[in-house]
Amino acid sequence: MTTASVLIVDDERDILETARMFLKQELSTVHIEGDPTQLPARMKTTDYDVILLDMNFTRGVNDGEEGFYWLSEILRLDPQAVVILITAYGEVDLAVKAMKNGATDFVLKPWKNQKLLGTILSALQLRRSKREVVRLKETQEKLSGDLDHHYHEFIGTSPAIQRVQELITRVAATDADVLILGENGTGKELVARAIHRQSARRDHVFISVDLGAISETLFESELFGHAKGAFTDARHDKAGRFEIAAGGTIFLDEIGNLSLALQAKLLTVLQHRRIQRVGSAKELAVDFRLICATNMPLHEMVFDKRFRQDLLYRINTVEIRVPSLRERTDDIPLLAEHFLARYAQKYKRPGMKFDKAVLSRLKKYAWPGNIRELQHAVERAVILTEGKVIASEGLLTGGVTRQPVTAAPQTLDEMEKLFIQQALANHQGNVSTTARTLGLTRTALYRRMKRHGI
Ligand SMILES: Nc1ncnc2c1ncn2[C@@H]1O[C@H](COP(=O)(O)OP(=O)(O)OP(=O)(O)O)[C@@H](O)[C@H]1O
Repeated sequence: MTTASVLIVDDERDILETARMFLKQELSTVHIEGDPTQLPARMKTTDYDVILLDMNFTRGVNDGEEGFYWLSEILRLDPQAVVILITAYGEVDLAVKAMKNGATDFVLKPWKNQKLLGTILSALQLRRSKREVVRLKETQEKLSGDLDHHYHEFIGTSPAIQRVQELITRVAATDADVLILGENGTGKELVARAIHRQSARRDHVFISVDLGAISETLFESELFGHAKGAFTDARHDKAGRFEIAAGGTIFLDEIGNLSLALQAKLLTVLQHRRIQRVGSAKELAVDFRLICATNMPLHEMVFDKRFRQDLLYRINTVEIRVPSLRERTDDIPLLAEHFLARYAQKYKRPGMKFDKAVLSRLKKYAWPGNIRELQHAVERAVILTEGKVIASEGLLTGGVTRQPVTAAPQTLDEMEKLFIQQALANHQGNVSTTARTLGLTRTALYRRMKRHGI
């Protein structure tokens, strides 16, 4: 017995009864209806998986117009409805036209029971797939909404950040490729997401790819996808990030970290806007908006031949430089208060505030890790401060350059912390470069920094 609800609408009583008798043995719910005007009321009370609909109801009329009318009504009430038309011999032209108008299939009267059941079961599959698509779409919207949530608030009133906001608005109205430059933690991803959110592609996906975290061997398969059997682990066909981003925006973060070999591969895709899954001969045209970001000096790298000039020109139709926090110290108090409100709520510490002296001290500090560093500092202070007032000491401790570690480390753990701090300081707080020098991925380094409270 298959769990499914089916409705048959026909004016011939005996046909309805025979069909019901047979289908009841196979399907959990079978309703019959002789009067099509009851359709809306029936659809209100029951969620039908499949509706079988006769084309003609008025005696002597067989132009199918009634069938077309009720087909459009059903689809208006439920755009995902799956409708099978019942047609008489000689009405195949009508049936074809009906399928063009949204019907899923048709059966000829008189039918063989097994044939009827077969048609209903395959229509049922279609209904399930349609439902699954809707469900997945909703899940995806919910997940990307959650992800995007943290990147919604764009705090800052300084002239430097206002210029960035103006550029975002202007560039979002176009489909131009954008290159975002700026130090670590300045808000490059925030800018990329804001462009997407304000663009015509806002209802499609935003796919963020950290190129620094993808190994050389997995690069092509991750970005372009692979066909089943393309390599040992390729057990299924898999779409790459470019394909998933179709219709939306793809954000390639840390583009300055790509090797020259991978730069060449990326360039080919960007030039033709076509991809080929690894192990497949087919080329696929993909429509995406490209936003790249890096904290590396790409123009200098072109000069040193570490970055391809043609790739730079391909990606930097518009360049946006996000200022460091040092260049917009006026925004520091605003940002600090913003993060304080967020974390006081998250950690259920209402009424927390900064000591009077704190904000001006924060403005004097260099913030090599920019907004992310400020954000972590405030989060740590909210967690660690005992009373309600956060003093400078509570905020400006455990930072990268601020705290010269004088005492010799006693344990391996302390040694690791010191080592990471020094490596970070040597690279002006640049996490990607530091990770590379230490032989770690960015994620692994972030994990260690978190563990050590750096
Ligand atoms: N203007 C802003 N207002 C509020 N929050 C911000 C702002 N800019 C950045 N942030 C926050 O700072 C954090 C770091 O931002 P983001 O990840 O966009 O930086 P990034 O430049 O892409 O960093 P990385 O170079 O490490 O990839 C995020 O949590 C982001 O929400």
